[in-house]
Amino acid sequence: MIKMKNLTLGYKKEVILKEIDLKVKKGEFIGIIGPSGAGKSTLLMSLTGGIKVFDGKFDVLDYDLTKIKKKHLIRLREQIGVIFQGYNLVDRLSVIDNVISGMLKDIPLSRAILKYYKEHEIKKAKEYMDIVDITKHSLKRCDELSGGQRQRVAIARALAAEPKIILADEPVSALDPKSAKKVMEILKKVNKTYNVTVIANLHHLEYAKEYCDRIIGVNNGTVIFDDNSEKLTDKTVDKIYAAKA
Ligand SMILES: Nc1ncnc2c1ncn2[C@@H]1O[C@H](COP(=O)(O)OP(=O)(O)OP(=O)(O)O)[C@@H](O)[C@H]1O
Repeated sequence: MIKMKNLTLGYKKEVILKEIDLKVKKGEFIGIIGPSGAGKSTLLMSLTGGIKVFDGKFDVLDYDLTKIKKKHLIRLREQIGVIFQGYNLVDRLSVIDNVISGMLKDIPLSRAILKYYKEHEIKKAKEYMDIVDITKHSLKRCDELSGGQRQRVAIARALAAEPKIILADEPVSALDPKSAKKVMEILKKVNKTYNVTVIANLHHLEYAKEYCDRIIGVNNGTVIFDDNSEKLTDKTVDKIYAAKA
């Protein structure tokens, strides 16, 4: 569902990622690791078509990102859920309203404004709130929740759009270890339950090793490790986190 061949990417004239070869299959759970500035976010966000392609082949969900048109870019982005470190929820709205807002492409604006939701929409929202274990707070405003709870709402909202891919850009960096583990566990549960591909940038190597099936190690704009988590040795970790030469 994702194919990069000899792909070189960047911003304006600056090359950030060089000659990347990657293939991702449906249902994988991948952690991207590497030092600050290595290009992890650029790699992750390139999948939504926002990063300039200088060279190579780049297909995501059957769209060719080297020459994608605007209307196809909108369709592609509808199929990709994105979760950020800062949650990006509407704080003054309740948990359930935030989750249902993930379905907005299927709900007319007039109904959304009146918060007039149909039974099947509420049922779906309940299913997603259950999987992230936030149902008991469904009527609370999001600004009354802890960071970990908010991140779980953000996952439920992403799920509500029924994405094929979920991208998580440092989803647990702002959380204490207990909340971070719970969020990682939920991402894994979501990945397994819906067979949705999850790709997460992770600052904490331990979380990548514990929860992800596959790890991609990036250093200075190149992929220097790409394999099952258990194949990651201490020596490779040193190489991944080595400072720029
Ligand atoms: N919008 C942008 N325009 C120009 N350069 C950018 C932009 N965003 C990132 N960069 C540059 O791209 C390089 C890689 O940044 P990126 O954010 O992808 O790294 P990262 O590995 O995710 O780092 P961190 O772990 O600190 O978030 C950096 O040199 C950064 O300055």
